[in-house]
Amino acid sequence: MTTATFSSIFSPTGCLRKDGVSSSKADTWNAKKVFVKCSVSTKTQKAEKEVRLGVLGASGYTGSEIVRLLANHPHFGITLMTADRKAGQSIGSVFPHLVSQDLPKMVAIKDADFSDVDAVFCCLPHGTTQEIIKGLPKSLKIVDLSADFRLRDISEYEEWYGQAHRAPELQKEVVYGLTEILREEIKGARLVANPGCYPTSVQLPLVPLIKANLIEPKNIIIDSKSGVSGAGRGAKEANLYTEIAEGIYSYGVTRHRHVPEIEQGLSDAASSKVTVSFTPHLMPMSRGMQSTIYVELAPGLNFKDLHQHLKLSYEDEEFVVVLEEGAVPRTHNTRGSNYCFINVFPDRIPGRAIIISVIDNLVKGASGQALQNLNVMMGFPENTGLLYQPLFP
Ligand SMILES: NC(=O)C1=CN([C@@H]2O[C@H](COP(=O)(O)OP(=O)(O)OC[C@H]3O[C@@H](n4cnc5c(N)ncnc54)[C@H](OP(=O)(O)O)[C@@H]3O)[C@@H](O)[C@H]2O)C=CC1
Ligand SMILES: CC(=O)N[C@@H](CCC(=O)OP(=O)(O)O)C(=O)O
Repeated sequence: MTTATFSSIFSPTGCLRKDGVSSSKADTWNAKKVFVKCSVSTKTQKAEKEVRLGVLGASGYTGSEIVRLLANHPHFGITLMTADRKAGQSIGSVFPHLVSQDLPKMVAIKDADFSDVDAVFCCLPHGTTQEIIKGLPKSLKIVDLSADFRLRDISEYEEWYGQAHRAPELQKEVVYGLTEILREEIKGARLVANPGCYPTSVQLPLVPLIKANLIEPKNIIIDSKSGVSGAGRGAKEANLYTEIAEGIYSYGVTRHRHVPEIEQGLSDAASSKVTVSFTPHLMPMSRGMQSTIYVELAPGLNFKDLHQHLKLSYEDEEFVVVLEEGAVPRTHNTRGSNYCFINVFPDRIPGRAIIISVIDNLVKGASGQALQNLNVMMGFPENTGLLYQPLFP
């Protein structure tokens, strides 16, 4: 067992703090003053960690990303992992990059024992997750990464996902997990629906602007691009190297299932129905996401008003970074991290602005935000285990 000792204030591990719970960038600054020496094992020892976690769907891309991120979490240890086709295998055999993680073998969900688990990350395909979560012990805190609980209106779920909602009672207690916007609600939640990657990249810039009436909530045009890991690890013809490399393609044109999720969040912000034009594209990159958003300014405003408002809105946030004027957000600059980089540009057409938002779809768009939410639900500093800097080049 290799053990690393950190005493530096720059420790990425979120070492134990003396001063209780907090949640934003301000907390990081405070935390710097109070970091104490701590030991972090490079192999997970559940006995050392206070919170025992289950990762359902650990053999998928978001599940394995949770495992990667948790390696540096001082309070969360994994006691249960599930897989479907890969049940019975170790994480290192399915994901050789995680071979140093000393974790239990993955089991089928039907064989899972939750008696040693306090909280669960549910990283399963949508459509399967409502039934599974319905069957879990009520004592568990749950962050669901699928789309199964994101839409409050169950008839809307049926319309966009093509099947009736299977856990309408549970839906009533769900909190939508866009951490920076709904932190207070997430604190008291038992079941959090983690946002989709596209909706995260879109709502983070737009919600504060709509709430402050700085943009017209109509005529919003969203052009989004995703890395291929957004489609999961399952083999699909459309995701073969030969289909993806050296080209891009639009999909879900006019009717992608993230439209109602985006519109739900923006309508909440506007307190009236907002509709958007949204087209996602698949890019020849393994991870990363960019949303380029075209908006109409409220009368008399220019792009600097939007920039300044976003700066102020997120100045205390750890993970949402509004860049200096003119700097272009790039997917390369958030890769492997929980950051969302945003900037606003003037359009040539008077009265319009262009917003660019980038995230790593697997981190802020999925597993990183899920961990951020569980930190909040469990009362730990929100950035715990999440201060990985972006991987560049
Ligand atoms: N990829 C992304 O960027 C994002 C994904 N999401 C959502 O997160 C969820 C997981 O996505 P992702 O990790 O990419 O998907 P993957 O396809 O990579 O992984 C799916 C996981 O679920 C397991 N699984 C599949 N079918 C079943 C079943 N019927 N019963 C039990 N387990 C099953 C798989 O097991 P096995 O491999 O053994 O078959 C695997 O562990 C999805 O709902 C997705 O939409 C959300 C945001 C972003
Ligand atoms: C590239 C790609 O296929 N992306 C997925 C979205 C991934 C994600 O955030 O979605 P959910 O959690 O809502 O499934 C898609 O377009 O369906």
